[in-house]
Amino acid sequence: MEDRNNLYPIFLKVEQLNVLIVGGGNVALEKLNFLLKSSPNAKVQMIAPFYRAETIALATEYGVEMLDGVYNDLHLSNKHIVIATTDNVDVNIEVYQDCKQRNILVNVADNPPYCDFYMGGIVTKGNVKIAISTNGKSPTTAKRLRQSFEDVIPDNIDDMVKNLNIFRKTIKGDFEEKVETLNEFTKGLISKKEVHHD
Ligand SMILES: C[C@@]1(CC(=O)O)c2cc3[nH]c(cc4nc(cc5[nH]c(cc(n2)[C@H]1CCC(=O)O)[C@@](C)(CC(=O)O)[C@@H]5CCC(=O)O)C(CC(=O)O)=C4CCC(=O)O)c(CCC(=O)O)c3CC(=O)O
Ligand SMILES: NC(=O)C1=CN([C@@H]2O[C@H](COP(=O)(O)OP(=O)(O)OC[C@H]3O[C@@H](n4cnc5c(N)ncnc54)[C@H](O)[C@@H]3O)[C@@H](O)[C@H]2O)C=CC1
Repeated sequence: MEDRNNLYPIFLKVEQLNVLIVGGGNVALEKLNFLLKSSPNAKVQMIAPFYRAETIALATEYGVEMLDGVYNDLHLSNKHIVIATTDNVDVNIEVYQDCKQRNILVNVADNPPYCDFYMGGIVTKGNVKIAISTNGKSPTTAKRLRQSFEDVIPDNIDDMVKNLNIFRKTIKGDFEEKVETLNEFTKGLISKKEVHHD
């Protein structure tokens, strides 16, 4: 059978979840950077014996707590999501196993089999957000797609969201009638060449 991405994307309210990043080097910086770019309000803690200068600068700017020391399972207390980025494979796998034991979602950044979830390429335009994954096959493709969507999605897409949000509150009728009205009202937005029924 042909390859197919069966991952299920969800949009997490990371301001009400506790995220731990184990490690403070290049990979930690990359993951923190994209997390904060999408979700500046994310609640993040880090644990590492050594932090790179750029990591310290970014973490400080966003109020990310940087604990000093080596990882142990006490650091998992109260955590919902953990990202392991150390340069020590055994430590990363230990983090993975500790998380599995506690049903905490875990991502070992450079080791796909040890990931419950992947970080994606992310485009944000106002209230609109698009997340991109290549099923872990090519992060560079995810990055390039992210860049091209950032270019082609108009900045004023959020105007449509806001206007339709106001409009949907004014529509009378039951749920089915509302769906019908909104679909009728917006059908000109999609290409005339293709006929969609939804
Ligand atoms: C599986 C996954 C797990 C995870 O980390 O969550 C993973 C794993 C690995 N990344 C590797 C390398 C690179 N990663 C990037 C960039 C990004 N990587 C991201 C996600 C993911 N990376 C998850 C899958 C996502 C999906 O499903 O598509 C992005 C989208 C989001 C983010 O990082 O937050 C972010 C772009 C953000 C943006 O720009 O928008 C670049 C490109 C660059 O930096 O220019 C390179 C170098 C080039 C290359 O290899 O492609 C390696 C090889 C390491 C080695 O060779 O040693 C592995 C390990 C492996 O594949 O075995
Ligand atoms: N640099 C890169 O862009 C990429 C690196 N990798 C791999 O990812 C791993 C990490 O790479 P980098 O981030 O560049 O390394 P790095 O040397 O910049 O950072 C490693 C971090 O892990 C921390 N650490 C080590 N042992 C720890 C422990 N017991 N508990 C908590 N923190 C601990 C260190 O203090 C440091 O902050 C390496 O194995 C590397 O081969 C994979 C893909 C890309």
